[in-house]
Amino acid sequence: MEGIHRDVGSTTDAWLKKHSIVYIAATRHPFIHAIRDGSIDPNNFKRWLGQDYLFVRTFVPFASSVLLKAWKESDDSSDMDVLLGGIASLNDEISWFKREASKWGVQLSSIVPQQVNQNYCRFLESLMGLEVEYTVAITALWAIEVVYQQSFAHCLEEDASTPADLRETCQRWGNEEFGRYCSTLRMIADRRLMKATDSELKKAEVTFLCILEHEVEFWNMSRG
Ligand SMILES: Cc1ncc(CO)c(N)n1
Repeated sequence: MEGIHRDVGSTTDAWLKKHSIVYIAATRHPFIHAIRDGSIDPNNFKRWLGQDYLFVRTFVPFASSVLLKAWKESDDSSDMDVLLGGIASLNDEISWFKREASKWGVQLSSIVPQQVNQNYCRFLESLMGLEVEYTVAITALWAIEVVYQQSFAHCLEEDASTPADLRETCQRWGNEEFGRYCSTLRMIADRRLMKATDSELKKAEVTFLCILEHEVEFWNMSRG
């Protein structure tokens, strides 16, 4: 009975339903299943590690560009604090990649970005442009983070058989604090999307879909 009086869901809610096939492809990829069931080839994990390090080096300026847009365009000054917190964690993340790489014998200085990674980084670069609205950029940031959060949290569920040496990686993105950060980004995105023009809304949805597709390609690349 209560159902008929329920509020209509948020924009991101509607998109996740509408694009559930590609969302599941991005968050339940065979690469993630292989981590979760312990069947992953260490060479594939090492390939992902090296490529993701390079990706994060482009993701830092992207996240900074979203912070800049928040400062200029946001109607809520607390957005900037949320984004600054995210950027601060990226500092730890870069250090973690360096430690993890040396643990696995991956030489970060000699990693060559693969085509798929280059395409994704070029897309991120296009989102850094001043003409890209804050609403579109924050939606993209949420999408990028939530894919990793959902993917790696899946590897930490009770029935998962994630190998001990991969648990720390899964914890990085699968932990509860990161989950809360993603929920906050989603709330900011939804708040902005609610006030967005039709044109902005369309751009944000297309961007959301592009991110999901790039994420699927990134996992495909990592699997070799
Ligand atoms: C490819 C990719 N997507 C998302 C994240 C999350 O930060 C990441 N590190 N790498």
